[in-house]
Amino acid sequence: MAAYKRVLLKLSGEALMGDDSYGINRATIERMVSEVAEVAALGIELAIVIGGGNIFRGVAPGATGMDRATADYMGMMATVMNALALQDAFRRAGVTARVQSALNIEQVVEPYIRPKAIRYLEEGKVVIFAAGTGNPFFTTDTAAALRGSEIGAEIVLKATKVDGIYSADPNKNPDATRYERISFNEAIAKNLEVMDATAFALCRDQKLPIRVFSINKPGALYRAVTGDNEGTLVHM
Ligand SMILES: Nc1ncnc2c1ncn2[C@@H]1O[C@H](COP(=O)(O)OP(=O)(O)O)[C@@H](O)[C@H]1O
Ligand SMILES: O=c1ccn([C@@H]2O[C@H](COP(=O)(O)OP(=O)(O)O)[C@@H](O)[C@H]2O)c(=O)[nH]1
Repeated sequence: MAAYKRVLLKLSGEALMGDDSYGINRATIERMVSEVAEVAALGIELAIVIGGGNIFRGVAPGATGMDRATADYMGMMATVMNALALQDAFRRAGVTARVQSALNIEQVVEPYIRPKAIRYLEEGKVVIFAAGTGNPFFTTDTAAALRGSEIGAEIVLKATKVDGIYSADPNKNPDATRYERISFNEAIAKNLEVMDATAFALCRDQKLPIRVFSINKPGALYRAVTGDNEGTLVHM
C-alpha cells in the first residue's frame, strides 16, 4: 500500500554513472526507470530532481581554478542533460514524463512553472525538475527541498550511493553506524554531510521529512514509498 500521495524523489547524478567513471550508464538508468514506473503504478504522484555530478565531475579536471559561479552554471546544465536522458528512458519504458528547467533553454526544455508542474502530477505524469534551483552556490539537494515544498510533497526521498545516514561518512569511516531515524536538529548539529545544511534547514522549516536510501539496492524505492523502514528517516 502506498504511504504517500505525492513524493519528491532526488536522484543522484553520480549514481547514474553506475560503475562507469562518468556519464550515464544505460543499465543503471533503465533500472531506475523501472523502479520509478513500479511506484508510479501504485498511483503515487512522482516529481524528480536530478543531479549532475556524473557529467560535471567528468569535466571537472578542466574546470580546476574556474570561477565558482561559472562552474555551478555548468553543473546545472549537466542536470538538464540528465533530465532529458531520464525523460527519454521513461518514454521507452512507456511512462510519460515532462521536464521543467529552472534555467530557460526554451528550444530544449520547458521552463519551470509551478501550477503546470502540479497539473502534470495530477494527470499522473512524472515531472523531472532540471537545473537545480537555477542559482549558483546551491545544490540539487536544496532544489529537492525547494521543489518538494512548492508542490506540497509529503516527503523528500533521497536516493544516493549510501544506504542511509551514518554517524560519520561510511566511505571514510568503516566503524560508522547507520541511524534508522534522526531528527533534523541532530542531523544539522552533527554536521552529517550526506545532505547540505541548506537542504536540511529548508525541509525542517517546512516540516517536510526526508528519507535517505541506496539507489543501488533493488526495491528500496518501493519500500520507501510503502512506508517500510528503509534507509534513514529524518524527522521533526
Ligand atoms: N554521515 C554520513 N552518512 C552518510 N553518508 C555520508 C555522511 N557524511 C558524508 N557522507 C557522504 O555523502 C555522500 C552522499 O551525498 P552526495 O555526494 O551529496 O550524494 P548525491 O550524489 O546523492 O547528491 C555519500 O556517498 C557519503 O560518502
Ligand atoms: O541549485 C543548484 C543545483 C546545482 N548546481 C550545480 O550543479 C552541480 C550538480 O548538482 P549536484 O552536485 O547536486 O548533483 P549530484 O550530487 O546529485 O550528482 C552542483 O555541483 C552545482 O555546481 C547549482 O549551482 N545550483
